[in-house]
Amino acid sequence: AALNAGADMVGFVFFSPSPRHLSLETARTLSAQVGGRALKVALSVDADDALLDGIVAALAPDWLQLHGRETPERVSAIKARFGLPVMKALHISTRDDLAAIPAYDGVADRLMFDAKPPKGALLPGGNGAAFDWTILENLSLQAPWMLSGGLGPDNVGEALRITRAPGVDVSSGVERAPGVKDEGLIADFVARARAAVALLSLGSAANPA
Ligand SMILES: O=C(O)c1ccccc1N[C@@H]1O[C@H](COP(=O)(O)O)[C@@H](O)[C@H]1O
Repeated sequence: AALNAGADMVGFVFFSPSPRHLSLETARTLSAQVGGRALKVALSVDADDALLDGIVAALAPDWLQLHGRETPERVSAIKARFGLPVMKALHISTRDDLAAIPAYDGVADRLMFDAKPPKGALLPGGNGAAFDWTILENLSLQAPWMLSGGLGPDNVGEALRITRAPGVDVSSGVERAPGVKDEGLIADFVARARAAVALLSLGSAANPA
């Protein structure tokens, strides 16, 4: 569905507590369907080298998305080991959280800003939680970046208008139940993101994960 909708990137979740978690066999099968129509992104959370080895072998990802507490040193080590570009997710709730950015800017190939997980959440992302996008107004970074967290067809245009993010990522906002993607919502999300990009004369992209 994401490929048919024209997503630039498709995400594959490797985090066992998630309803979106994929086995390596399923990832291998899905990977073959992508056939170069989009970039494949492997999402992991504080994964060790052995798990990343398995993911890279099964999926042959174009990007690694690190959505845990990986330090800048760990990001560098993963980049060196796999020779793949790394996208590092950082959690934002208040302006104070922007202080974490400089240590990763120029280390990660791309940054992703996601909402802080709600209290008691089992997952560090994929919670459908948004944050105050005005925190990112006038952001100037070395690395390209993406916005995520609580996005969906109804608010992606507004999120792009406020943040002028070079890319957006969505997961639960295009689901009819946790882990169950909805083809119509995916198509709607990509169409609305692209319409906003065109209207605002922005450069890039939507990424249903
Ligand atoms: O989607 C998951 O299950 C997940 C698990 C662990 C870490 C991150 C996860 N998802 C990513 O979180 C953000 C925001 O998701 P949402 O749109 O608010 O549901 C996004 O990058 C997902 O790919």
